[in-house]
Amino acid sequence: MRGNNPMQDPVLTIRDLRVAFGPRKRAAQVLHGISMHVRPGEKVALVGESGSGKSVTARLVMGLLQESRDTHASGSIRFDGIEAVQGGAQIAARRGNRVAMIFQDPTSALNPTFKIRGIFRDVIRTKDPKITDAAADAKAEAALAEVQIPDPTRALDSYSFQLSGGMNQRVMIAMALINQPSLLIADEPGTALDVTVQAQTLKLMGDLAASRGTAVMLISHNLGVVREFSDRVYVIYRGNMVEHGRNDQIFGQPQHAYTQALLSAIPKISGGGLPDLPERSPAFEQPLIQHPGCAEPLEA
Ligand SMILES: Nc1ncnc2c1ncn2[C@@H]1O[C@H](COP(=O)(O)OP(=O)(O)OP(=O)(O)O)[C@@H](O)[C@H]1O
Repeated sequence: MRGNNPMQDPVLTIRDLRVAFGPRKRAAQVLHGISMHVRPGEKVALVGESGSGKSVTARLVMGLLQESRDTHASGSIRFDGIEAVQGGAQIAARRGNRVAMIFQDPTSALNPTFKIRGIFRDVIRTKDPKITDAAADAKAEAALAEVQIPDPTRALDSYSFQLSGGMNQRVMIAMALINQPSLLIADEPGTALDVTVQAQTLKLMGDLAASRGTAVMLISHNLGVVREFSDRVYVIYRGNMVEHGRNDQIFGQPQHAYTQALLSAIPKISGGGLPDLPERSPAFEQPLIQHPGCAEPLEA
């Protein structure tokens, strides 16, 4: 299922999100009023270079930063009809399993002191507290088979450090999707893996999410990855959303100087960084560009 129906209410709507970190008077502004939305079943990418504010956006959606006294957030994050810009853990609890997140380094995201079986049981019980061990294990095995783990029973009896990075990434995908979330946030998934394995796992994640109608918000600094994956793309630069549009628009007719610079860097597989960018370029400070064919307004 491709979630391109502009008539559907978004599952996630972010409006004018601002965040600063640090003691009040000396807080550093990291997000300067960003807006975006994700519709049911849609694959949306948030792309920008390191430090542009992608992970902060994702962590605010998950309610992971709001608890800190040094986080000052304003604007609106509506997920499944619940306002989440304030509230942190409380909000995360109310939302339960409807949003899941997978992280860049799967091996460190899985607790090394528990076998995969135990982690799966805990995750499944957040949605179904009364499920028996046997039923939870059967569910976990089926989920691991779906992500093409060759011997699911053996994987369940392993610790994360006994599995390869690629296997752990697939375990994470299976876990993230097992409770049927309406949104999966994937923060640079597989960046720690080699390029081929990363491409395969992303395709698997996209196909499984699509088959369940789960929307995906993919966070990446790599437009090459994003091109293969997403229906729509948001480009973030230093905490400002500078351009957004459908995949074909962003890759066919990028309007903003920063998007053009990111695109020109695609063939560079390693080495990092953009080519010869000025420290601050007037062209990069232009306001948001919204492609005409990309129907939905960013602001209320
Ligand atoms: N909890 C925090 N407290 C203070 N500053 C933070 C916090 N989290 C992130 N930042 C800062 O906010 C900025 C944006 O960070 P963020 O992790 O969102 O970048 P990113 O675009 O995801 O980059 P990367 O691709 O490297 O993960 C950075 O300057 C970072 O140092």
